Order: sequence, then structure tokens, then C-alpha cells
Amino acid sequence: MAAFRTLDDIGNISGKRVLVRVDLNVPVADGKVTDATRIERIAPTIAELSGKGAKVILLAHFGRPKDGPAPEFSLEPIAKATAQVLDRPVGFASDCVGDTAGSAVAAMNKGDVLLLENTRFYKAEEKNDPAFTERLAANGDIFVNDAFSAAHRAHSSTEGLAHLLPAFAGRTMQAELEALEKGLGNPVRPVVAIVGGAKVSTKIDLLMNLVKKVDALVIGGGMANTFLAARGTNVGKSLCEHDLAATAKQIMIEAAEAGCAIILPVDGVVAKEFKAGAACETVAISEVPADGMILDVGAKTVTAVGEWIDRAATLVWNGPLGAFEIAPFDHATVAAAKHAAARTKAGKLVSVAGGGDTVAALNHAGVADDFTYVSTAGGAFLEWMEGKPLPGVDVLKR
Ligand SMILES: Nc1ncnc2c1ncn2[C@@H]1O[C@H](COP(=O)(O)OP(=O)(O)O)[C@@H](O)[C@H]1O
Ligand SMILES: O=C(OP(=O)(O)O)[C@H](O)COP(=O)(O)O
Repeated sequence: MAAFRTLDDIGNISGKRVLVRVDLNVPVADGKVTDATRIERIAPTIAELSGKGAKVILLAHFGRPKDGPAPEFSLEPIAKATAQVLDRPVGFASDCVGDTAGSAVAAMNKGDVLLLENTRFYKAEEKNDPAFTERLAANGDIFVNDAFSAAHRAHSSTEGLAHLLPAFAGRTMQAELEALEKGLGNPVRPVVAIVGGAKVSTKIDLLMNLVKKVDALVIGGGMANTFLAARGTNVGKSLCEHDLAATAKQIMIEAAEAGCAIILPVDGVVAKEFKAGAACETVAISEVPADGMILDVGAKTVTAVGEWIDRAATLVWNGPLGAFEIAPFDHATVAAAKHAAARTKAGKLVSVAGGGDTVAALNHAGVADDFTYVSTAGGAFLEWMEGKPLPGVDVLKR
């Protein structure tokens, strides 16, 4: 029996209003969803609940809106994409609480699916504010959390609701936890982690513990720039959080004490602007021009990453090595992905990767199916790997 409550425990839900927290924080370019993996993964839960006659009300966030409602963070286009992927009608309400949400829910029939607008249009969501949680709960009889990739957030829609309504893990949440336990519960060493991407401030802290769990940590993407700058390397106009230099230095100290190798880029592909067709060149990491941006790691670094993948028995990966959405800055990520996939297919590597953009990058490289396991989660997966309790999972424990 699972350690947490699942849909097997949910009982008769015919006609009941089931609030389902999903992760629809999917990559979007020019208004189009560029990778639908997160949508595809919630399909089994939605089909099961709808098939049992529930009114399925989806709650989700999209991006990180700072100042309340903003059109660029609306879930409305994602509702349409969700309907296409699920091949069924998905209604949309332009608010997640109040009269707009209430009337849309009241109009639902058994089996219907409705998506409510971005929960992060309310600051109270991220504060797990009890009054806001009650407003969300007003539209449901039961709560199902199927957003493993947001389970590291203790927000109203990921954690608070589970205190107010009977709460269960959805099928994807359950499958993610089971797959991670199977693949990484007792990992074969050496364990090599690759961490890249752009969410530096929200991910850097977890590296402090991760370096105690893995044998080597390869740092790429925007995350690497913060470490390079902390080490005194000029990173020009690259994405870099200079105010996190002390944290980066401390992580390097902790890694040395734990015997974890830290691998930083030795070269980078730099450009003056991030757009298709922009002129770029590969330079030694000490030669980044003051007006240049490192948008990918260079060829020498790609070789070094490949060598670390060759040494690994287990690979955990979150965050692309470069800004892979625009060629040629996808080169390192694609090369590393293909290398890891080939080692996995040869039976020499257990490879587990996760994160909204990381999954998109693996799909772009055409190798997602060759990894041992691909999680929808990035930050949540790394926190799980650290051994940290995930608020959204903990609250579902029996
Ligand atoms: N050197 C870089 N400069 C700017 N952005 C980068 C760089 N490397 C990677 N990125 C960006 O990081 C983003 C993904 O980061 P993140 O959200 O942390 O990953 P995930 O969604 O897989 O957890 C991508 O949009 C990619 O363009
Ligand atoms: O995309 C997500 O996480 P990820 O970038 O770690 O894969 C989740 O939707 C969580 O989003 P958040 O990091 O804005 O809380």
C-alpha cells in the first residue's frame, strides 16, 4: 500500500466536485505550447475522475506573475491546449475564486472538466493564506494533488487545500514517487548530477545538500554563471545572480568537504543578444567580453560533461546547459542528452532527468524515451533527491 492516500482510497465521487491541482506550467513560445509532456501526464487522473462521474476542476499556476492578473500569465490558451491533448472539452473560468469560478463550477455536469485561472494571480496563494485557501476550497468537495512538480511549494493550492478537504494523490503524483524511489531510492555510485537552467535563486539553496548526496555536480546554464562570477570570472551580461555569490562560494566549500567534484564550464558560446541568427562565438571562460552573454557552454565543456557522464553509474539532471530554445545555443544540451541516452541504452547508466524545460530539451534532442526515467519535476525532483520533505506530498501521508 502506498504511504500516502491515492485514488484507490477516494470512494464514490459521482457528482462530487473534485479540485485537482495540476502543473500546467508548460513551455510556451509565440503563444503555443512547445512541449505538452506535463499535460499528457495528467491525462490518466482526469480520465479516471471524469469516468467516475466527478466534476473535475483543475487548479494550476503559470509562470511567476508578480503583480496580480496579467494577460501573459493567463491559463486560457493552456485550457485550449489541454483540450487538444486530452481530446475532450475543457472549460475555462477567468478567476480561480469568487463568483466567476463559483458560477462556472455550478454549471458543470458530471464528468465535465473545467480549468480555473492562474492561482498565482493572488499573492495569497504563495503565502498559503488560510482565508484564500478557504475561497479555493469553496468550489470543491474533494482535493486531488497531481502536481508532483509543484509539491515542493507550500502554497494554498498545493498544500493548504489538503487540510480543508479530503485529499488524495493523483495517478501522476503516485507514479512519479514510485518511479523516483525505484530509480534513485538506492542509487548506484558514482552519482553525477547536472544542474543548469535559469531558476538560479530558487534552486541554488538545494545544491547545498545535493553536493552531500552526489559524487560530482556539473553546473551549466544560467546557474553556472553565478558560480563563475562568485569565483571572480567576468561573465559580462550573462544571466547571473551576483547577490548569490556568497551562497555559491559556500556550496563550493561544502562540496569540497563532502568530496563532491564541482565541474564548471571552461568555455562558453557568447552572443550580444538572445535571438535566432545572432552572431556568436566560442571563447575561453576567462575571455567573455563585457557586453557578451554566455548562452551555452562551449565544445571543451561538452567534452568534459561527456567524460563525467561516462564515469557515472547514475545520472540525475535538471536544467538545460544552455538557452536551448534557440539554435545554436541548444548544442551542448543536445550533445549531453544524446550521450546520456546512448550510455543508458547500452545498459551502463541509470539516467533520471526532470523539469518542464529539461523534458522539452530532451524531446528536442529526440532522446526522452531513452532515459531511464523522465520526471515532470525539476526543483521538486532535486528536493526529493536531497531528502527534503515535500509539503505537497507530506500532507497526503496516511
Ligand atoms: N546560459 C543561459 N542563459 C540564459 N538562460 C539560460 C541559460 N541556460 C539555460 N537557460 C534557460 O533556462 C531555462 C530552463 O531553466 P529551468 O526553468 O530552471 O529548467 P526546468 O524547467 O527544466 O526546471 C530555459 O528556458 C533556458 O533557455
Ligand atoms: O516548472 C516548475 O518547476 P521546474 O522549473 O523546477 O520544473 C513548477 O511548475 C514549479 O514552478 P515554480 O518554480 O515557479 O514554483
